[in-house]
Amino acid sequence: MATPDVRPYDALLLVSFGGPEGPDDVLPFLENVTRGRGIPRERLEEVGEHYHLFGGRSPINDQCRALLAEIRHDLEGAGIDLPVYWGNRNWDPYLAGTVAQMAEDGVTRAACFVTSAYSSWSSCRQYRENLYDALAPLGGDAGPAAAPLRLDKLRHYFNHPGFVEPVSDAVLAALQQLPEAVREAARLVFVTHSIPTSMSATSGDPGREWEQGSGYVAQHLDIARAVSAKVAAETGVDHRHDLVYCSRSGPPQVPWLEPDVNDHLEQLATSGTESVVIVPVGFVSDHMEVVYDLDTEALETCERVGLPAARAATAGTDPRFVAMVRDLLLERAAVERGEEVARVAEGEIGALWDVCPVDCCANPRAEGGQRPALCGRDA
Ligand SMILES: CC1=C(CCC(=O)O)c2cc3nc(cc4[nH]c(cc5[nH]c(cc1n2)c(C)c5CCC(=O)O)c(CCC(=O)O)c4C)C(CCC(=O)O)=C3C
Ligand SMILES: [Fe+2]
Repeated sequence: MATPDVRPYDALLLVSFGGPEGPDDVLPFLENVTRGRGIPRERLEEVGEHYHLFGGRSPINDQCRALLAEIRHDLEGAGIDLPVYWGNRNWDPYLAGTVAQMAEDGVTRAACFVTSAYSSWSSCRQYRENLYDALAPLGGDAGPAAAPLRLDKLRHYFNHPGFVEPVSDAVLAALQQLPEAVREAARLVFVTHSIPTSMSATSGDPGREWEQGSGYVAQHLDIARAVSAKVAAETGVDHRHDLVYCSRSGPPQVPWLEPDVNDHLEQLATSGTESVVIVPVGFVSDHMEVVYDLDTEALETCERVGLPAARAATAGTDPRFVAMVRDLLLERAAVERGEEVARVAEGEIGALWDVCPVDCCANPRAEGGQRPALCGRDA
């Protein structure tokens, strides 16, 4: 078999959120995340406690290290000799340091894989701003265009089979964990990170008519239906499903996406639902939101209201998810060489853009215009 062609890329960059690695890191990490956001002090202290319950260490960095190792292994197995770098928004290794190192190593063009699958300012455009901030200093006064390397963000993958299939299999496995007597009646409760409704309204391509007026919500609804259909095809049972939200933050007077997962679980118990599978479809691995907000808090809620529950695994380092990174890299490389490519996608929305449209995922709180960002038509 011929070696896959990765030209014009000479590196891959894993872009993630970052998290504290020990108790002393928790406060500075939270300050990094929330600088200038008007998050109430009490909320920060509360979230700090979640981290301290786990020894002050977020699971996210180790999950990135594991994913990095698997990506390298997978590329090597496919005969692709490509350096793989890692940089975060909020914690060491910071993107700025990593991108400077890449330039020093002679990288000229890198494909960026972000550990966030959906559109919104928090989950897409803010990462593009972070890439700009990391690259801009290397171009001096002339800005990022004069930098010795170029960064391209790989397309959204919430609907790529490499993500949808592991999630569907995880739901099937979680169903098996429920007592047999209540299994058939199980409701699939898909959960993602809540965001302010103002941010939801600007998510995705503003030129497109998104279900419920939100790219973020529409993309989650699409994959929730695709996963539910796969589960039904496998089990012969058409489980009902919902999309709900966790990890609400911000001041109480600012509206965020609802319902909250805990309120929803209580409501389900009250209205006679016999069991649930909690599906953290908004997260690619077991982040703090999953191990605290779902495994600790939401499962406690289920316990309290007597609702049998199982939590479906996240994609993590599932070989199909790891292979998806390679697939997205090769697909984009072919696009950049001007070749025709097949762009796989499940659900109804279809494969999304390579380069974000103008005003995509605008920050609703930006004063005096959007911050500069890479990887968009307006870049
Ligand atoms: C959409 C979205 C994702 C998914 C996309 C993606 O993955 O990027 C995500 C991921 C994550 N969020 C994380 C942690 C935090 N997020 C916070 C705050 C916020 N998140 C928001 C949104 C999102 N966040 C928003 C709108 C805020 C309010 C601040 C603001 O308006 O901009 C805060 C501050 C405390 C608080 O306010 O709760 C923390 C500590 C971690 C690390 C977890 C770990 O350690 O394992 C991860 C992966
Ligand atoms: Fe967050």
